[in-house]
Amino acid sequence: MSALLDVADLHLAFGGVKAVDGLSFQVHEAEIVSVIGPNGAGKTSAFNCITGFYRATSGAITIAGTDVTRLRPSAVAARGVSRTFQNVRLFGDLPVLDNVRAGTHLWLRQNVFDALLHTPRYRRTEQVATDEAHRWLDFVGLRADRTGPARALPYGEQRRVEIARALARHPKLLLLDEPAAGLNHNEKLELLELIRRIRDLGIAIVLIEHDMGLVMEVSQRVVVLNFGREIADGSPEAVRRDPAVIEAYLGSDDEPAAETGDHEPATATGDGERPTETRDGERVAETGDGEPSGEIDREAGADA
Ligand SMILES: Nc1ncnc2c1ncn2[C@@H]1O[C@H](COP(=O)(O)OP(=O)(O)OP(=O)(O)O)[C@@H](O)[C@H]1O
Repeated sequence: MSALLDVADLHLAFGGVKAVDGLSFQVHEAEIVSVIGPNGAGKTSAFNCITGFYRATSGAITIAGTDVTRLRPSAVAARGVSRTFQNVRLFGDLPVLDNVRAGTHLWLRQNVFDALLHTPRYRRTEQVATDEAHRWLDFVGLRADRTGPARALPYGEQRRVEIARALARHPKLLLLDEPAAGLNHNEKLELLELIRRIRDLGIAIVLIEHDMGLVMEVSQRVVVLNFGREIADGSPEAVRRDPAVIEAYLGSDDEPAAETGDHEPATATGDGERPTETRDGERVAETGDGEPSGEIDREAGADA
């Protein structure tokens, strides 16, 4: 089966920093693949190259056989790639519903004259956009009010809205950048189930995630990065036992992870963690010590 996403020998440098250093991996239709690695390993940089936010230094990115390496984000999106961000990016002052309606504009063609004259065609497409937005908000299980401003929603609900907006674009491939960051235990379990339901729609998912419980439970394959390089690509079980992966997370005797600055070990499931500011000003979950546990603690139950 030919790949939906083909990343081939991707390189991205910021001056002397090799953020992505020869990354190659493939994702097939309706597959769930996680990209993991210590902080600063190059995961978000790779996402930014795939979605056209960054221009790769070299290498090729193909979506369903089309080379998108040099395309702008809007052109990549038009080829069926949707994403969410590490720090939720909604239009905070706009109503929740309008945030998701915005996702439909990629495929719902509207003519400026129809909009100005409020023609029947314009009213029809507006209704389609509204119906679609409700459909995806139902799908992600949004419980909160849809008419109020997005910024008024609790953090976990904002994350759902962002996923609903990405789905409203009708993607073939959905990239989720740390979707569990800042979620409590129950929200993480709901996210796990949501990711599977999205896959069941035939959509392929690539997930950047520090929560190893979630990664190990939901992924069919796991790609591991360290210092921009791919050090493993395999089943969750194989990756968890891979000595190179264990070393990347825990550090060797010579170079303990605790002493490697940016490259902190990723955390196992930490309930109730909420985003904090990082060096980039991005909101990410706080990381704690500990090797990938590979289990979501279903017994822990209670929200923090
Ligand atoms: N815009 C930028 N300008 C300069 N350096 C950058 C930029 N974006 C990322 N980097 C550097 O590239 C490397 C990879 O960063 P990236 O954010 O892709 O890692 P990551 O694996 O997503 O990390 P995290 O898990 O902390 O989000 C880091 O050394 C980072 O400091």
